[in-house]
Amino acid sequence: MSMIAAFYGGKSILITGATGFLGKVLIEKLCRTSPDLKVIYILVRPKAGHTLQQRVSQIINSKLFEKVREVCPNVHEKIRAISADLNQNDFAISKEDMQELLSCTNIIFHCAATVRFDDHLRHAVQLNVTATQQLLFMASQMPKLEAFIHISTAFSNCNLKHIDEVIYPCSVEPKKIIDSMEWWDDAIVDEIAPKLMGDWPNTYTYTKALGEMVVQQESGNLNIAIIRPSIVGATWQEPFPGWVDNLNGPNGMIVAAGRGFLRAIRASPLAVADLIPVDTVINLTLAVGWYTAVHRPKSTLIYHCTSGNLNPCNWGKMGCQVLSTFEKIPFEKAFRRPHADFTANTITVHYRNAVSHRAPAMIYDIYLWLTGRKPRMTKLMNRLLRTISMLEYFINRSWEWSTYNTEMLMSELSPEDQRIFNFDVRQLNWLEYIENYVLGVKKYLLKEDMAGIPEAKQHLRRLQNIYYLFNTVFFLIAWRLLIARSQIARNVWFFIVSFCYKFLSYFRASSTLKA
Ligand SMILES: CCCCCCCCCCCCCCCCCCCCCCCC(=O)SCCNC(=O)CCNC(=O)[C@H](O)C(C)(C)COP(=O)(O)OP(=O)(O)OC[C@H]1O[C@@H](n2cnc3c(N)ncnc32)[C@H](O)[C@@H]1OP(=O)(O)O
Ligand SMILES: NC(=O)C1=CN([C@@H]2O[C@H](COP(=O)(O)OP(=O)(O)OC[C@H]3O[C@@H](n4cnc5c(N)ncnc54)[C@H](OP(=O)(O)O)[C@@H]3O)[C@@H](O)[C@H]2O)C=CC1
Repeated sequence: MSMIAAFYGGKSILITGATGFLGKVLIEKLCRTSPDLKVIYILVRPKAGHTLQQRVSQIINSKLFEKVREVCPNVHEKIRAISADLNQNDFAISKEDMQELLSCTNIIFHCAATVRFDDHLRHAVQLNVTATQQLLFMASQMPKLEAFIHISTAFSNCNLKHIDEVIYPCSVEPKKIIDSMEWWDDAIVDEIAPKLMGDWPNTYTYTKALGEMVVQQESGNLNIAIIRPSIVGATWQEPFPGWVDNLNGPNGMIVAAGRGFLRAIRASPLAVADLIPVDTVINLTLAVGWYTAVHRPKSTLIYHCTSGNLNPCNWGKMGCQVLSTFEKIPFEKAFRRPHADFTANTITVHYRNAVSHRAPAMIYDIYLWLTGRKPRMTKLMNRLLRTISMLEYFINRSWEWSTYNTEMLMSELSPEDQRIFNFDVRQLNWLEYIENYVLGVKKYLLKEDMAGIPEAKQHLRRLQNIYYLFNTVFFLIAWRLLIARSQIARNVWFFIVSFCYKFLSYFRASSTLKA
């Protein structure tokens, strides 16, 4: 019997960020492995015209929950959505709901965050710092609480090169920043943000670092642990390989490369691509929840959920595997045949952006305009280039994360738990994982049917022919213009033509002799 699965049986679990990428996989695994858990409270806000209940039903009825619906047919009853907005005071939770949460909750998994790199500092502080502080305050009033698990990011200290499983202080106290946000207007925040952030590359990583400090400072008597995943990718094994449902991180790049928009990206092929599958993160999270509640470590333990030091893979190897998977399983509606490479220096990057990204987009927009349609490719390309510029920081550097606590926890698990809650990334075969990842992007994110592959291949062959035709016409025009203007070009042209003529005459003469 799994000790971890048994531990969650009969428990009331509170999850924030349950509608997000990690949150969904967390609920899925919990319901599948501990169907006898009491209740999962999820803090959800109504969004995009969908009520709370519609949002929950959408999740439960999705492909991801297929197995759960078999193992736990009453999954609808297990999940209790509570209307909450983490940007509001007391999360705008009703008095009755608050009372129930305070009196019943046994475990908290705090996953909610803004993961946008370019969020306004005020908003990022509100969600990633102030909301964490408020949740800790709530937790301190929960008599039955056994563990509080905070999901941070391995990049919360990306200003360092070697990162241990400890909390590194930021220069300004988070409490001071929270207070200042009350009376600073947006203009002041904009002016002061770069100074506060120092060598953090964006508001996301900076506020996640502040969030960790808050956790440390407000931990009181709570049993707390922090998990720091690196770049979270599609599922590796569970509930099935390749599941992914958003465009964050590598996902958007895989889409852009597969559809032929992305031709070049500034990246160090030898830099470590510290990807970690989402199911690995969730297995570790559940194991940490159990360990923190049962073993009650004396201090707040931090767990790095990274792959780099145990099973490293670099961006070069990953990129090659992504591209070779497109050969077998191409995406539909490609703009160009997928082909991309990594560039290193700034001049090449500007050149490639102009020639390989902006120029084809402009040509296509002219074609759309001439055929009476609305040009859209330049806008899309600008958006892609902006996204790439935000990701570049993470694909041109390598970090070393120590994983003592994570390895210690692995050794504490029974063989059964090591199997059911596997977070040993050493067993991961990268080539197989990346292939499934690309396939998952096609099936679950782009919702493309596998039956469409022959048609997609046919489309790519057409694009290849258009490419050859375009290049030939372009070359001939350029050459004609050059000949008209340059004596050297004319001499070269004369030389080539006379050489071909002589070659043909020789060929004809020798075949006549043979005959
Ligand atoms: C040798 C051979 C080499 C071959 C090379 C082959 C290349 C093949 C690819 C290989 C993969 C390499 C990829 C490297 C990627 C590395 C990622 C590193 C990330 C480190 C993350 C740290 C981990 C974390 O802790 S946090 C989680 C990550 N968070 C994010 O990723 C958030 C990033 N996103 C943002 O900050 C914003 O969305 C932003 C700024 C990018 C865009 O903001 P904007 O306001 O412009 O747009 P949105 O309102 O968000 O969206 C508008 C629109 O665009 C769509 N969209 C959003 N993001 C993407 C995207 N990434 N790609 C494509 N499209 C995107 C979005 O859906 C909206 O569409 P609508 O139709 O308008 O709704
Ligand atoms: N994805 C990754 O690569 C990595 C993620 N992480 C961390 O993992 C955690 C989860 O990330 P991920 O699942 O990818 O993020 P998502 O963006 O997919 O999910 C964010 C979640 O937070 C919720 N949320 C945001 N704002 C509010 C609000 N005001 N009130 C209530 N809920 C809100 C969202 O709800 P809604 O659906 O309503 O928007 C959503 O459920 C985060 O803490 C992140 O920092 C760490 C490393 C890497």
